[in-house]
Amino acid sequence: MLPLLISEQIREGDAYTIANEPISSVNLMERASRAFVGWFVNRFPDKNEPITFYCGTGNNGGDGLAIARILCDHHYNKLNVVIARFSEKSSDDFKANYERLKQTCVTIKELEKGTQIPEDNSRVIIDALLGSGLNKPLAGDYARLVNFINDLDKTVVAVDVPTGFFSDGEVPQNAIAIKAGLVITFQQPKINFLLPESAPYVDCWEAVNIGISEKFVHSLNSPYQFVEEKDIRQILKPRHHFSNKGTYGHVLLIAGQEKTMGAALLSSSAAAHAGAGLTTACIPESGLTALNSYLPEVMAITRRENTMPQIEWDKFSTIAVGPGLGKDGEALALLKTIIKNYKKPLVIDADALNLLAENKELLTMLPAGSILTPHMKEFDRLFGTHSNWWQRLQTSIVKAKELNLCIILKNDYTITATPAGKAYFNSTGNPAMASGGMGDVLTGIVAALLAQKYKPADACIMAVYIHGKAGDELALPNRMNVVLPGKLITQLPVTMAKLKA
Ligand SMILES: NC(=O)C1=CN([C@@H]2O[C@H](COP(=O)(O)OP(=O)(O)OC[C@H]3O[C@@H](n4cnc5c(N)ncnc54)[C@H](OP(=O)(O)O)[C@@H]3O)[C@@H](O)[C@H]2O)[C@@H](O)CC1
Ligand SMILES: Nc1ncnc2c1ncn2[C@@H]1O[C@H](COP(=O)(O)OP(=O)(O)O)[C@@H](O)[C@H]1O
Ligand SMILES: [K+]
Repeated sequence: MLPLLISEQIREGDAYTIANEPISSVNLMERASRAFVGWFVNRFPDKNEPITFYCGTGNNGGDGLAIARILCDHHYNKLNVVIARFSEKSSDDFKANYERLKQTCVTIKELEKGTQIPEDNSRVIIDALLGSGLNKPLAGDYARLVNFINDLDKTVVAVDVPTGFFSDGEVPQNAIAIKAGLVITFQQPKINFLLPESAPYVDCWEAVNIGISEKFVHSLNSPYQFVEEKDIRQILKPRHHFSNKGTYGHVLLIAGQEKTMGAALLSSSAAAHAGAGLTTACIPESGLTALNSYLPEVMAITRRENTMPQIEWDKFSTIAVGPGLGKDGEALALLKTIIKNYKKPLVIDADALNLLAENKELLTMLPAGSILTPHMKEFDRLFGTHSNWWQRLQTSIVKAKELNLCIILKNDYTITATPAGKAYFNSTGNPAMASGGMGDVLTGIVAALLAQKYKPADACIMAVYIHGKAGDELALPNRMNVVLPGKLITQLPVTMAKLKA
């Protein structure tokens, strides 16, 4: 896991590395700038392309000056640097890099407070005005310059953070900040890059390692973690010789109504494809033919109007409830019966979440370690409206702890909040997956992994990763616009095998 730090901790990490590696602060800046250039030259190989650097006078500006010098060493020959002298102060490492840059043939212009911004005919802009030192919204000269740069409508590459964009905490609505096509960020993605408020400012980002002390970073025990492929490879268990269907658990999916049988079919199919030894679907009687023809592997318990289905609770390793279930009185009675009779962790999705939202007392009665899988709207119905995602992130951590549940808050970079007070950001998935029924598939995968005896938090983190990875394997190489849930399901065994290879 890659721990994600807030800007104050990032500063501490820089300071610790400088003191204990040890490395001088100007050399750490040099290392960061070289890491930036390593990425930049691959993306922008044309050395004749005019590039303008806008540099502040703090350390982010110091990076900009160092990057300009290093690119000059690489024979980029149309480099212009504009220094925004909006503050009386300048950092020592800025000053050192300013002196070094003056020794090169890079053109340097100074932009004083209140003066006219010079015309810019470059093709690419490097934003090195402000970075993680941002401590208030932009105003005055900074706001004017940032608006000017955004209006140029050029390709902007931001150093570390787009100027004016807060790395963590609540992002003010309509904040004035650089709209970057690419952010090359140091050491870790900033937490707000992973939340939807970043969309106007961060088109894509790349994190480059600058050698901040891993020991120190881990010692901070950050609640925010970024899940990487190596983490999943470590948790995923192989299927052993001499194992049988009993080894991999029995999932029961309680889902579907006559007109939403698809949700039941998709979640059951996903459970079977994600490796549950046995899968049973509890569906309305009218859906039996559909189930038998679409999924001969899956067994059925049928539901009749005004009759509670007979369920042998002990038979099932896990139960998932909700996809397409509806919210009528019968669905509520069924949910209450499940909560009363089943003592192992439940997976609760879709309509079952909405029923919980309308009957909040049930939330506190769920078996410990149960898993909720809300999208944003379901989340707000459960826990109250939120005006931004930073708040939603905090609530997910608080509620997961308080209720002793895992909460999968679905999104791009889906967040899993756990009772241990952690929030895990997923790193797979893509917009081709924004298609009805995709959440039902996730529910089936989570249930299958719980049935295979993964701990609830691990089952969530893995399911979300595998779900997104299967979507990536289908959509990305073929540049597919949409991946249908049924297609994604058949990719699951392939994805899981690759992760085990
Ligand atoms: N530390 C290291 O070793 C390394 C650091 N690195 C680089 O340093 C960057 C962080 O640098 P930084 O701390 O100097 O802050 P930076 O973002 O340049 O801002 C400068 C000053 O601007 C001010 N300011 C803030 N908000 C403002 C506003 N709205 N309007 C106007 N002014 C505002 C504020 O000053 P204050 O207001 O507190 O006096 C702030 O201190 C980081 O992103 C990375 O690029 C890398 O090289 C790796 C090694
Ligand atoms: N842009 C995206 N990037 C990554 N994952 C996405 C994206 N859009 C949707 N998904 C994933 O697809 C699923 C959609 O779930 P949900 O909204 O519950 O769908 P449904 O109710 O139709 O089944 C979630 O797991 C979500 O993370
Ligand atoms: K910047």
